[in-house]
Amino acid sequence: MNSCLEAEHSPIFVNGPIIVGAGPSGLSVAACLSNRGVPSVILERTDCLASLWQKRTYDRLKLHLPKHFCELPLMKFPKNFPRYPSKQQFISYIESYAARFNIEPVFNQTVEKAEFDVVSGLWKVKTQDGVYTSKWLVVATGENAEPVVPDIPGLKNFTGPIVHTSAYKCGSEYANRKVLVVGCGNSGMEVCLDLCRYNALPHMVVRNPVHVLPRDFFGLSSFGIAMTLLKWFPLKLVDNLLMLLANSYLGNTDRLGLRRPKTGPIELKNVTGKTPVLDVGAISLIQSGQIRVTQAVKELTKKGAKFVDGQEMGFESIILATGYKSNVPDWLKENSFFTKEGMPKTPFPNGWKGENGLYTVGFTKRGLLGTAFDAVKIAEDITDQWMKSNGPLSASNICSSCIIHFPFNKS
Ligand SMILES: Cc1cc2nc3c(=O)[nH]c(=O)nc-3n(C[C@H](O)[C@H](O)[C@H](O)COP(=O)(O)OP(=O)(O)OC[C@H]3O[C@@H](n4cnc5c(N)ncnc54)[C@H](O)[C@@H]3O)c2cc1C
Ligand SMILES: NC(=O)C1=CN([C@@H]2O[C@H](COP(=O)(O)OP(=O)(O)OC[C@H]3O[C@@H](n4cnc5c(N)ncnc54)[C@H](OP(=O)(O)O)[C@@H]3O)[C@@H](O)[C@H]2O)C=CC1
Ligand SMILES: O=C(O)C(=O)Cc1c[nH]c2ccccc12
Repeated sequence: MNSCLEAEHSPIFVNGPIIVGAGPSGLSVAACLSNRGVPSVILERTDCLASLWQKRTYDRLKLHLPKHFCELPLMKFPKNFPRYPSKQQFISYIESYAARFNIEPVFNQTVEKAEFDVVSGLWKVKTQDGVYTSKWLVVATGENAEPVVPDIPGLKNFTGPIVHTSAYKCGSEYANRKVLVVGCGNSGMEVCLDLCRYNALPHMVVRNPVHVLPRDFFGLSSFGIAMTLLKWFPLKLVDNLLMLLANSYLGNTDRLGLRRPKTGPIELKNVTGKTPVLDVGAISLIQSGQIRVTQAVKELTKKGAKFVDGQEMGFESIILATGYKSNVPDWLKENSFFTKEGMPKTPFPNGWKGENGLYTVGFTKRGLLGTAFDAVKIAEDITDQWMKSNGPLSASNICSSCIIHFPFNKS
């Protein structure tokens, strides 16, 4: 981490990119740059690395793709980690990763505004404590920066607790309670599964078609099978095969109220970003009636919900498993590269680079695999430019102690 401090409370010039966000994406870019001798500064709104994983996920979470698909660039997972590392194992990997590449983000810095100044040719990045400037800005705030809280009619009338999955840790406080879980993506399914482990009575709202694949087929991951088949066969064929395997393994999920979309699971993921559910046990609990599937909610009432099929049911708690959104439009003053939803307009694999030194990492809708792809490209690109302005010897000449000093680092 290197920067030249001009004066306290005047802008801090960063001799390398400013990276916003210390999640897996921001850390990957910093690591790839550090590996090439290029300094960077990460600004992170929370007080920890990978805050999504540390603060906003439930206890029983595991990676749902095999670990080799979730590796960050330049460092493998430890050999003794299981195929699907737990959340704690993933966090410890992230901490070792940052330590290995000497990455020390500036914590408790929420980026409130970032804009390109045409006159100086620099990005001005404002946090609550001051302004940082650099030729390069790397947006690494993630696709899951903020919870989506839908405007369900009557939401305010419901008198029981309502939490988003980002605030759900475990089902211990829900024992014997009737819980409405709104949403049936991976979060909704896994929270229902967790609720059952704590003897709660989850009812899961399914309003649209959804793909469910078993996470594993006879010891092989569905994702791994799909990736291997895609090397030889066209996408549609692979998708059809996956659905055939899924139906033979899980039975007909239509009968459980889980209709399949017409587009296949991998094509749908590629085109819309909608992740198929990778089942780790919820389907069998739906089959046994421990998780009930409901239709879409028409409106919430004081003590429960009315559904579009006319049914009405009482609930003691509601859990919103309604997904996440990007927060880029809230702070990045730029209107050509990002959509109004805060995603790059250019689709994968070309969405990592914008104009005037703007980069984005981790907005590919392809999980950590996408992050690794972006990070390598961004680091190569910035290194080429940085070398031109700093000279080929600069990388080996950097003396970190003479450049680092942040007046607003509260960590
Ligand atoms: C529950 C869950 C499970 C998942 N499991 C998998 C999986 O198994 N495999 C997989 O490949 N992907 C998975 N994903 C996808 C997930 O997006 C990646 O795992 C990964 O966390 C993305 O990293 P990121 O750095 O892009 O974003 P994040 O991890 O969200 O990190 C972004 C960072 O930016 C910070 N930030 C945001 N706004 C600001 C701001 N204005 N100023 C300063 N800092 C800011 C945040 O605090 C955060 O620390 C999962 C996602 C969720 C929600
Ligand atoms: N490693 C792991 O095991 C896990 C990974 N993840 C990942 O995290 C990311 C986010 O997943 P998740 O949190 O499940 O979010 P998703 O965006 O995948 O799913 C959101 C769900 O909420 C539903 N929904 C949204 N708004 C409403 C509404 N107004 N009324 C009813 N339903 C609504 C959606 O239904 P509709 O389709 O009808 O819009 C959908 O079923 C994904 O990439 C996922 O793969 C999540 C959990 C575990
Ligand atoms: O967990 C996620 O959000 C991911 O995006 C991981 C992922 C990338 N490509 C996929 C295809 C099918 C299922 C999960 C993923």
